[in-house]
Amino acid sequence: MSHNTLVEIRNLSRFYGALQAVRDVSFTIRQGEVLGFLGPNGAGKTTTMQIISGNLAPSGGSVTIAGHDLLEDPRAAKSQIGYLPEQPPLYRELTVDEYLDYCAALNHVPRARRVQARDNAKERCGLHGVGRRLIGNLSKGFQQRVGIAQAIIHLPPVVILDEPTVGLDPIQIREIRALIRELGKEHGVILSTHILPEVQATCDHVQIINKGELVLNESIEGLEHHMKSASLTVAFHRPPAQAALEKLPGVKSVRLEKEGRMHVFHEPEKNPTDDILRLAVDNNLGLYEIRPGRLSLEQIFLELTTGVADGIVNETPAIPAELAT
Ligand SMILES: Nc1ncnc2c1ncn2[C@@H]1O[C@H](COP(=O)(O)OP(=O)(O)OP(=O)(O)O)[C@@H](O)[C@H]1O
Repeated sequence: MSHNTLVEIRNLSRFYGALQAVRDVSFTIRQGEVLGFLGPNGAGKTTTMQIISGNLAPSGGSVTIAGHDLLEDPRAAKSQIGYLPEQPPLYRELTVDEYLDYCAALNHVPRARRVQARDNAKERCGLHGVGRRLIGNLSKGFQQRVGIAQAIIHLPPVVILDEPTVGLDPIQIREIRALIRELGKEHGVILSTHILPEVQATCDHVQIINKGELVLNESIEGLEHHMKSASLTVAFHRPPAQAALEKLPGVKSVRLEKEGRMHVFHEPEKNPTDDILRLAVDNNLGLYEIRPGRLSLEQIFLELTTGVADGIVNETPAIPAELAT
C-alpha cells in the first residue's frame, strides 16, 4: 500500500443467496481524491459502500482502510471511516448540537474534545446558527449537511457518501457539491451516485459498476481523453455497408445517420482512421468528412452499461433532464 493510499479493495465479492451483487471488484483511493462511484439501479453500489464502511460482510476479498484490514481489525478500520448512508441516520427529535454530540461520543471522540469536534464539523458543513434547531424542522438540504457533519465529526481519513444530493433542490445540490469538493482536499472521499454531471463537477476519479462488475476505472482526465477519442464521425457520397466498417480492427459498433453519415465507435487504444481511409480509397466511396466525435459521460455510461451509445454530441454535451439535476 503506497503511503497516501487510504483504501485498498482487493477482489471483493458479495452474494445474496444465489445472486452475485458484487463481482471481483478491486480499486484504491488516495488522500485528496474524490472517487465517483457510478452505476445504474441495482448495480451493486450500495452493497460495495456498505462493505467498505463495515456494515456488511463480503463473501470474498479484502478491504484495507488506512492500513487496517477491515476483517481482521474491524474496530481500527472502521474508526478511519465516516459514512453517510443513502438514508441519513438522523434523530429528528434531537437538536443539531445534541445529535452531533451523540455522534462524537459514538465515534470515541474524547469527552474534552467533543465541543471542539462538533463546532469544527458545523463550521465545515455550514451549520453555524442552527445548533439549537430540531433536526426534524430543518430543510432537506440542511438535514443532509447534518448527515455529512456526523460523517466527519471524528476527522476520519475516509468519507463515504451514498447518493448525498438525492431529493435536494438545485441550490442545495450546488452547495453540497461544493462541500464535497472541500472535503476532498483533506480526506479521501467515495461518492456513490447515479447523477452523471455530479461526477464531472466533483470528482477526480470515476468508476462505473454494472451488474456487480467494475467496467470503468479512470481519472477525470483519462475520461476526458476517452470522451474525445472513442468515436469518429464519417460521411461518404457512396456509403459502404455498415458491416464493412464493423469488420475493421478496433471498431466496436457503427451507427447510421442521414446523408451517408456514420458514427463509428471504437476501442480507445485502436483508432481505425487509417483503415477507413484505405477502405474509402480502395472502394471509391467518396469520403468527404472524417472527424473525431465526442462522447458525453452519459453516452460512455450507456455504452458500458447497456452496450449502446445513443448518439454523439458536439463540444457541449446535451444531458437529459433526469440526469442533469
Ligand atoms: N439485502 C438484500 N437481499 C437480497 N438482494 C439484495 C439485497 N440488497 C441488495 N440486493 C440486490 O443486490 C443487487 C445490488 O443492489 P445494490 O443496492 O447494491 O445496488 P445499487 O447500485 O446501490 O442500486 P440503487 O442505485 O438502486 O440503490 C440488486 O440486484 C439488489 O436487488
